[in-house]
Amino acid sequence: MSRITAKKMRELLPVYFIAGSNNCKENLETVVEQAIQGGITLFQFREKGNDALHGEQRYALAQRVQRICQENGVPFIVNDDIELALSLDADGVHIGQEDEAASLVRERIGNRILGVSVHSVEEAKQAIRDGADYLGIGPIFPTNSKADAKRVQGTVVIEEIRKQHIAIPIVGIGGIHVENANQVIRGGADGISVISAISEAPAVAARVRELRRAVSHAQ
Ligand SMILES: C=C1C=NC(C(F)(F)F)=NC1=N
Ligand SMILES: [Mg+2]
Repeated sequence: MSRITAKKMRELLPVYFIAGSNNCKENLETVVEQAIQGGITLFQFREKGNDALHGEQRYALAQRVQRICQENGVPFIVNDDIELALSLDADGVHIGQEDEAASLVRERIGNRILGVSVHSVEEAKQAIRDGADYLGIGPIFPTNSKADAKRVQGTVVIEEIRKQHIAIPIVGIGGIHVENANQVIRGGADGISVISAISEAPAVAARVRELRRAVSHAQ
């Protein structure tokens, strides 16, 4: 299988749901099923933080959620944990600047999808050289979902990357919800990634449909 094209990657980014068991009041499988009904375009399994699962329980949960994604044609991305991604034959991985070097991860995962978090134009250029298929840029707005989030940056970095005619698929992250999603797309992102806007919604599928509409109206 060859590397995903930028066009296909861009089509996966409009509403990118990221979650682990500790982001959900009820069980993660139910929330993912409902989010898929609402039309998420990509899912990232991000099981981290003080009450995250480990070992066999972690593997079993990831496997169950991966199956739900596979049954519905939604690619399954694993955050940080390359071993877990490879053992599940996940569709891809997402890594941050503090994780293993992107160039090494690219070697280990072959042609699977590689997403990299970046916070500057320089980091973006390096991630592209290392073989990233998409960039996660933020936090765009203040966020409660990531304890060690970097300084809130709005869309300035995304805008600067586009000003330099860098066309790599980009997803914004950090405090994004229905009301501010349009700013992220107008700033030059191809999609939004969200945790609590979906995982804490009273009606998950309806909220995803609202997010899909907000993104498509801004494009
Ligand atoms: C810290 C993160 C930043 N960006 C992304 C994504 F949205 F996937 F690009 N995922 C993360 N886990
Ligand atoms: Mg990380």
